Amino acid sequence: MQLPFRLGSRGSPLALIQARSVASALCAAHSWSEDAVVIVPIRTSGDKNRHQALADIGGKALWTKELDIALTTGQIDAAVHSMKDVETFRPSHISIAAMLPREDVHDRLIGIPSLEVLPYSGCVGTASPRRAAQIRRIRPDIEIKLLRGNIDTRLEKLANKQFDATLLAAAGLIRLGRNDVGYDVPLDQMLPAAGQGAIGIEALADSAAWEKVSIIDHYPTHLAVQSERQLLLRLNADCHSPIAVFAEILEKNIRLRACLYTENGKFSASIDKEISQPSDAFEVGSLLLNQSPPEVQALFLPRVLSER
Ligand SMILES: NCc1[nH]cc(CCC(=O)O)c1CC(=O)O
Repeated sequence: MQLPFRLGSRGSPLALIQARSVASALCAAHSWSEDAVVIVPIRTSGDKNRHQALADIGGKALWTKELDIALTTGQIDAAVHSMKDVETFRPSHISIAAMLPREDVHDRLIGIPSLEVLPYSGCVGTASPRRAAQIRRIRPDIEIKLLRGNIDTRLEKLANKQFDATLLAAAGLIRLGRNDVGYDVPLDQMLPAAGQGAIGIEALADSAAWEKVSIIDHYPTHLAVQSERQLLLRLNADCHSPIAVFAEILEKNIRLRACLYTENGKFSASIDKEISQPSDAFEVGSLLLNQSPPEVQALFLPRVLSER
């Protein structure tokens, strides 16, 4: 492998900050000099279609395809991702080599301090079916409008009163130095998306680069996010499905909480179980699906794979 070590990243401000923290962790762990790692920004399909709902752009791998190609063709040695944006099914030659310690997993409400004090029939901007469903479950009167874009765009639209509130992951705000923005929504009202708050680094399986990156792996984060992703796998779900899941590492076990919703949040199912290893989350997914009301099953079952 040639030096410097080439770290692929999306080019957004948040992605570049995340890539820099991976670069620092690599340099520290290997006692490399600062210029031993270069960040290679790569524009992904998701970056090219800023104004459409993610679910409407169609096609998977919105945030990963171009980085996967760069990895496969040897343009980069490793790729940095927000784990939340990494699809459930990955190409078999690409493997997660490490995750950084997880940041705060909460969603932040911006524009108003809590869901309870939103004005009657108010309007919340989000592009996330998971956030929309969880809001509508608590406040069925609220109208959801499509809102994508970076923090500044969203704050501007809030200031113009196009929305009463929007939601963003606390992790992104904190990393961008905007910890002052918004109010944490409690986990019992809004459970995060699989992988939220976790940064993952992928490399070609069995490569020298994979070995080099694996040194910085934060094992508890890796275990938790793997558990969350196993549950998604069972349901063949992704970040465009109204599904919330959060794994918490306890002393002996992993506490796994998950919720499925219909798009309008009217019907839902939830589960809270302790498991001993990430692969057990697959079975928890089955349990959750079995105990879901028919309206929820109707949404998830057509996607579920009949066999594994
Ligand atoms: N889908 C976009 C995305 N992917 C990761 C984050 C935030 C950082 C993280 O969760 O690690 C965000 C923005 C958001 O949801 O507010």
